[in-house]
Parts: sequence; structure tokens; C-alpha cells
Amino acid sequence: MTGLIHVVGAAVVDSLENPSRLLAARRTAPPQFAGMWEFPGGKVEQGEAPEAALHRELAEELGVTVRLGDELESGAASGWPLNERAAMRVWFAEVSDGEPRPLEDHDQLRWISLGECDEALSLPWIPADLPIVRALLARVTTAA
Ligand SMILES: Nc1nc2c([nH]c(=O)n2[C@H]2C[C@H](O)[C@@H](COP(=O)(O)OP(=O)(O)OP(=O)(O)O)O2)c(=O)[nH]1
Repeated sequence: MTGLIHVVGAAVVDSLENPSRLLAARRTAPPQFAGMWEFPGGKVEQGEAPEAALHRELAEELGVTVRLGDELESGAASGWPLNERAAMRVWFAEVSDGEPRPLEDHDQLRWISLGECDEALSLPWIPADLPIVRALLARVTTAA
């Protein structure tokens, strides 16, 4: 597909080796997404590597440095479809420096339990994120 918007997101977990909690972020804009929860991240800039974009976005949005883990594979090179024009690749990440704060684009951060699937799934996620959250829960549960 030409003109696809490449988005990157982080499944920030408390521990890459033994994940038990996931950091969800509540968006403030645009109006159709305000109040919905998402994976922190954003658009990859021209000429930027996806992983570099993710490090940049997490520094800007949360004020943290992270260690990236595996990618949460979607089966498509471009990642998880968000809409007809955008797709998002998602990596596991663990904070290596700093304490996550909602500096930009979010008004709330929440650590949610990965052991309680209901807690994760009951948040009002951006609808396109729900298959990603389900895949993440399945992956973490299988690995446990
Ligand atoms: N970051 C993020 N964006 C998501 C998720 N799910 C989802 O549909 N999106 C959409 C919302 C936006 O249309 C797009 C990402 O754009 P963004 O606004 O976060 O990107 P950005 O930080 O680079 O912002 P900007 O420079 O375009 O203002 O992807 C998600 O889980 N995380």
C-alpha cells in the first residue's frame, strides 16, 4: 500500500522477562480519541527507523528511556491495522531510566494487571487497539 502512515507503539511492562503489569495511557486529543486508552507512541518521521521513533516518542510523551524487547507480531510487516491509512508496529518495552509521567498527549497513565484480563479489556481503548491488547494478553499468558 502506498502512503501508509507508520505508527509505533510501546507495550511498556514492569519487566520484559516476567511481565505482570502494562502501562496504558489516556489520550487527550484529537476529539474522537480523547478519553480513550492507547499504547504510548506515535508516527514515524521521514527517514527515521521505527525503533528510534519509539524511543523518541517515549522520551517526549512519558519522559523515560526504555529497553525494547520483542515485537508483538501482527503477521503483517507494516504492523497492526489502525484504519485504512495507518498501521502500528508494537514492541514490548521496560523503563530503564525515569518515572513515566503524562507529559504530552495524555492526561492519565495507569499500570494495569496482565493477570486480570478483565481489567485490561474493560478500559475504553481506541477500538483499533483491542485486537492488539488481546494478542498481548494471550502472549503474556502463554509465556507465563
Ligand atoms: N500512539 C498511538 N496511536 C494510536 C494507537 N491506536 C491508534 O489507532 N492510534 C492512532 C491515533 C493517531 O491517529 C495515530 C498516531 O498518531 P499520534 O497523534 O499518536 O502521533 P504523533 O505523536 O506523532 O503526533 P503528531 O505529530 O501527528 O501530532 O495512530 C495507539 O495505541 N497508540
